[in-house]
Amino acid sequence: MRLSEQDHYYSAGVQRITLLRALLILTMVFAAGFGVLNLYRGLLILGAVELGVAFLSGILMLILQGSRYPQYWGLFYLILFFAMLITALVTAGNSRTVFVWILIIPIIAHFLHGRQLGLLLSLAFLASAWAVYYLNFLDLTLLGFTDMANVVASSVVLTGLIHVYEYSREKAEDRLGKLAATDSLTGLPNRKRLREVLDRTLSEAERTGAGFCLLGMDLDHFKNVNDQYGHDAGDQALRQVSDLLRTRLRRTDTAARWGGEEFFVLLPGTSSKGALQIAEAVRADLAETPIRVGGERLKVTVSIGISEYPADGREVRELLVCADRRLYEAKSRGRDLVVNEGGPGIGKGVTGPA
Ligand SMILES: Nc1nc2c(ncn2[C@@H]2O[C@H](COP(=O)(O)OP(=O)(O)OP(=O)(O)O)[C@@H](O)[C@H]2O)c(=O)[nH]1
Repeated sequence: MRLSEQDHYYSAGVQRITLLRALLILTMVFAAGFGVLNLYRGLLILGAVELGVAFLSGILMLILQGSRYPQYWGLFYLILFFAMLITALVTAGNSRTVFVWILIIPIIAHFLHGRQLGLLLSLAFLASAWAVYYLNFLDLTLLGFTDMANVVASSVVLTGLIHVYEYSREKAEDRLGKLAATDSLTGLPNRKRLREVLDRTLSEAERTGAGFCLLGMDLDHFKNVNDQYGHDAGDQALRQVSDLLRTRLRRTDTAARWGGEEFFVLLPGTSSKGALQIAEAVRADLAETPIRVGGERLKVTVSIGISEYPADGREVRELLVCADRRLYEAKSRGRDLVVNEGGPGIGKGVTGPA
């Protein structure tokens, strides 16, 4: 799963909001300080702009609390900060060293907006700042050109470094996200990930009216495998069952390890009849394919319970409980079975070895 730019904003959201808050506090303090100083120096427009930015930063702090669109406020802050720096740069009689503040822009842009938008914003702001610097300060001497080259080169190097840093940070975040959603033994999605996929599938089903099914699966007498052949053999069997699920199912299906020797499979857009066929195929496949552990060939079977949205429930919990209940019905009816309808008429939804 590749995270989108929007996902990145929200996955790093708390960190970014904290950073934005810190920036707003620093801006309030320094802009107010420079504002007073510049009013005192007689630079009335610049002083007023700085005091205005300090004031707006305070307002932004309040707006940010509970805002659903922190990324837009981050962008607004960046524009405000940049406008203040450009005003300082074009103010006659001000020092050209104001440009050092412009160098903070790529850092803030990348931290607040991620790699792609951060780079775009950085280049747009820097290009405008270079133009302002060129028009205001360039004198046609070798020293003047060296100054200009320093301004451009330092901002390009800084932008490049922060961009590479943000790229590797996003990669690491992706990797961590995948690890946190994956069962380490089998490589299948874990319980946490399945719940997320189920929530999303349920929301889509409510919107589109498409049904889906859930298979609850538990390996039979798995304790015996561990007891007779050892825990490593048990692990190997779990991996092979996972491989079988991966090869058997469609790309749009999600097979997840729920824990221990229990798995759940989500079959989107599948009717109860279709789910019964898939479950029966998985059951038969496993029963007919001995699992190789060392030199041994073990026969492992599975019991499966099926629940269907919306017939068996409209909530994730109801569907999980229903599939689990039917799975234990399959266990109590002798194992190596699929059950898709419980209650008094159990017989009609049960499939198993011929
Ligand atoms: N090797 C291995 N064994 C596991 C793992 N997780 C759970 N188990 C074992 O799975 C077994 C589950 O045993 P039980 O819950 O008694 O169920 P069972 O023997 O499969 O019997 P039924 O479910 O009634 O058919 C226990 O021996 C657990 O130690 C794992 O990650 N690796």
